[in-house]
Amino acid sequence: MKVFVTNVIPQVGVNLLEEAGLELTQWTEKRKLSGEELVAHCKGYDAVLCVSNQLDAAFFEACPHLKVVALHSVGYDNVDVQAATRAGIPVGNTPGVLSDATAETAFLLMIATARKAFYLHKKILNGNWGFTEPTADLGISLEGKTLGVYGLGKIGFVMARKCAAAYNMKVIYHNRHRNVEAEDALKAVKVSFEELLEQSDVLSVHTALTQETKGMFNKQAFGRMKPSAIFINTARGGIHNEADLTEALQKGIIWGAGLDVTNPEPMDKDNPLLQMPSVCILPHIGSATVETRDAMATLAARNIIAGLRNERLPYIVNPEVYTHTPANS
Ligand SMILES: NC(=O)c1ccc[n+]([C@@H]2O[C@H](COP(=O)([O-])OP(=O)(O)OC[C@H]3O[C@@H](n4cnc5c(N)ncnc54)[C@H](O)[C@@H]3O)[C@@H](O)[C@H]2O)c1
Ligand SMILES: O=C(O)[C@H](O)CO
Repeated sequence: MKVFVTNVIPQVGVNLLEEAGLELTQWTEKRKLSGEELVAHCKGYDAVLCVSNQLDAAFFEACPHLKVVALHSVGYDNVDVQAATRAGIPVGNTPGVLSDATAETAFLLMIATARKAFYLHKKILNGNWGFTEPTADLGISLEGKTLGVYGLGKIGFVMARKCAAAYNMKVIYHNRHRNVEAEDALKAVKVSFEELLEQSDVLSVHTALTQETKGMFNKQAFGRMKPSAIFINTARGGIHNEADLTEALQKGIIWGAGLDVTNPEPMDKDNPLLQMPSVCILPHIGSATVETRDAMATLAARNIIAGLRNERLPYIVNPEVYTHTPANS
């Protein structure tokens, strides 16, 4: 059986696939395959392991022969899940193993933003150490402040735990469902979306990007936040409106922002957000630690191996595929 891998993945994943007797081709060029190229490459393969390729209905219609698609990510907003199910293809992802690393990224963006760290680093690089006076380059203290989590799932929980432990922060959250574990362990309080906006000193986004969450953080939402608030997004850039965020920061409607995700990615190097003192931006590296990427490659390989053995994927995005009768069958 043959597996096409759209990027270079950690060796541990390669080893697992090869030990299972699978023949592997990795795409090693430092550019993303176009949709058409991906379809062309998948011909003659039984499975594909993808990083962040757009897998739309056209892809699944063109590749009904695939026995499994494994994502090297937990997020699957890049996948037309219904089209995969219609084609009878199970899709797997990598939940849980990246929660610590991604929450760590949100935490680092929160502190870096609160203390204007990226901007000050840039100033030093530009030969502008500055004159140290008591009113220069002031940040915001985090001790005892209120963290608002939008989407208190696996990553949101770890972020809340870190903030409560490190800074004694009060945790409020807005979620589709109550998170009883967070309420018990962290005394987290579930609030409405409006209350989350109005009460958070730091508002950290941890939902999936869906039709419901797309553009949730827009002019109206930023307008309800505190002028001293910090907005953190390590989930997906599509959840905030970038023009509205830029305007909110320029007009002092909110104080700062830390982003690991932007819209589009990559962000244009001339984007005004990159020049703002209380903005810190990273190039979507939320899960990028050696340990985490190894664990993600392991889960993705396990999904591929299970799929090619006609077993249920251990980490499945579309479990309904097992009860659905594909068209033309
Ligand atoms: N920056 C990165 O590199 C990186 C890494 C990992 C994950 N992510 C993103 O983080 C997201 C969250 O990952 P997770 O593992 O914590 O997922 P999760 O499913 O455990 O948590 C998401 C939470 O959001 C809630 N939610 C969903 N829709 C909602 C809505 N409309 N309103 C309120 N709450 C809603 C869910 O109920 C759930 O509790 C992923 O979908 C992915 O997009 C980014
Ligand atoms: O969803 C994820 O796992 C990360 O954003 C990587 O794409």
